[in-house]
Amino acid sequence: MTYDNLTLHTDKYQINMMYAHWKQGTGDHRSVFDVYFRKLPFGNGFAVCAGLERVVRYIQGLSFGEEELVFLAEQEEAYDPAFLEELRAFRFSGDLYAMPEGTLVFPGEPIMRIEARVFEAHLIETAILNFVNYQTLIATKAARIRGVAGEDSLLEFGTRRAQEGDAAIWGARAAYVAGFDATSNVRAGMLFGIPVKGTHAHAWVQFHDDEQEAFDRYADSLPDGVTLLVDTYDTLRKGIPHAIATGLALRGRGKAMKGIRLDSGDLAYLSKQARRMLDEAGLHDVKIVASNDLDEHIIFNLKAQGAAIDIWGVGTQLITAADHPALGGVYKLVARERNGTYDPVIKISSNPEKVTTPGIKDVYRIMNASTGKAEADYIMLKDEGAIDGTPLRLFDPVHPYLRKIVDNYIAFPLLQPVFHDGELTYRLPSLAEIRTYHREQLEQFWPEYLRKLNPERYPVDLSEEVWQLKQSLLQKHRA
Ligand SMILES: Nc1ncnc2c1ncn2[C@@H]1O[C@H](COP(=O)(O)OP(=O)(O)OP(=O)(O)O)[C@@H](O)[C@H]1O
Ligand SMILES: O=P(O)(O)OC[C@H]1O[C@H](OP(=O)(O)OP(=O)(O)O)[C@H](O)[C@@H]1O
Ligand SMILES: O=C(O)c1cccnc1
Repeated sequence: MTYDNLTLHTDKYQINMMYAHWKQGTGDHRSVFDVYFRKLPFGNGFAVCAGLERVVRYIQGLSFGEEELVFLAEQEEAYDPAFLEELRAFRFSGDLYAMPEGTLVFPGEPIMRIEARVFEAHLIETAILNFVNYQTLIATKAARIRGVAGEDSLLEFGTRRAQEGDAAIWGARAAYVAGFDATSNVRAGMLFGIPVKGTHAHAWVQFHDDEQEAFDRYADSLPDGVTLLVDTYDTLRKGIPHAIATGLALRGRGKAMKGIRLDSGDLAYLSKQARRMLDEAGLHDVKIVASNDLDEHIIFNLKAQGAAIDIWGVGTQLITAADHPALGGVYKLVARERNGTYDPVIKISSNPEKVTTPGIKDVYRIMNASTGKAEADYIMLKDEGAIDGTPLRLFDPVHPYLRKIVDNYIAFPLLQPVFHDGELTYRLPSLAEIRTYHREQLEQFWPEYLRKLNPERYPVDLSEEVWQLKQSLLQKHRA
């Protein structure tokens, strides 16, 4: 069995729709799908777009091999063998537009747009949502943690508690995109070039009869700069004094202990005591690492309590997005080809936020030219052409009475061409570039949108044309 072919990483209904299109002779009709989410996770004011690199590699790797075709042939649908032969020749030949990873994104705006034969566009929905929803969710959680940690170091420790292996790896990457400094996962380090860091487990201390001996042996074995875990027996009376003894002995030999790690108890109290004890011993450079079910709320509280913590190890709460475990991103048909032209289509719902926005659309970030800050995101039809600098009338599609005119602005297109006719035309940026871009993105927003608690809602507005199109399709379907 091969585990690395992701072509069947899709829901069966996609294959069945592909089959029905094949039977009906409609598979070649082009279709346009938008990827977007409706609700921000964690009560945050923004999300951090992530997942594009994974999507690109997935699309490039699409191929129905013998194993996939034999498996499909065994299904209860009894697919026509000629359909399976069509799948054997499958490759993605469409266009993909996407927001770069690290972009701040908001509800209701397309973060990807797929223009492809409907036959192809169906296959890739499930995997794209799977990758983008998870990675965007974890990057957003990581951004919240970075937002409270200030300049402190953040280590991603989540692998053992992640929802299986891929989540650990891609979650580590998403956390790094949004400002974590390192991961404990060695494979994530190898695959993506993320710095890898580690201390040691309680088992190292438990394995020895004596904590002091455990610390000394660990420090002897590893090169300069160990971090010792001090809470196995009694943090203040044993762990820290033993670590100090190891640190002083190392210093006598020209080496240095880099840190101690606290993993239980009152982290504010213990860190302050630890700092005092280390300083009294002259070990001013030794850093204090804390872990134990940390998240942005606890880190924020610990900092408010004056905790003397320099480095935060964050696992479970980050990698599982424990307080908001799924992002509800969707993949919706917005236009379909008929007789060589595109018809916009809509999906109606009694909930106005769930009515889709029809048509082939671009998204612009409208930046105030004098402040350099983002004013709103503006969604317009591709057919409207580029924004020309004339005053823009912005209004909220769900609350249309919220209107304003902007004139002195610069408009940045957010959706970048990634695939054209199935060929990759986009240079995937390095992780370092993505991190820098993400930091620059944060600087473009007023703090009101970035705060962790009850942030202001950032406007995502529709052009007059998009709005009119939506209204006309609503009316058509009501009639
Ligand atoms: N001063 C503090 N203020 C707020 N939260 C804290 C403080 N110190 C620790 N915490 C958090 O409180 C929780 C304590 O959990 P718990 O009681 O299970 O741990 P513990 O007492 O350290 O015991 P264990 O040995 O089982 O880890 C953790 O999430 C920890 O990060
Ligand atoms: O608390 P998290 O944010 O999830 O961070 C990861 C946790 O994983 C380890 O504990 P574990 O009990 O698994 O191993 P240990 O024996 O090394 O403490 C580590 O000590 C952290 O407490
Ligand atoms: O290196 C560490 O201290 C570490 C790694 C994984 C999980 N918990 C802690």
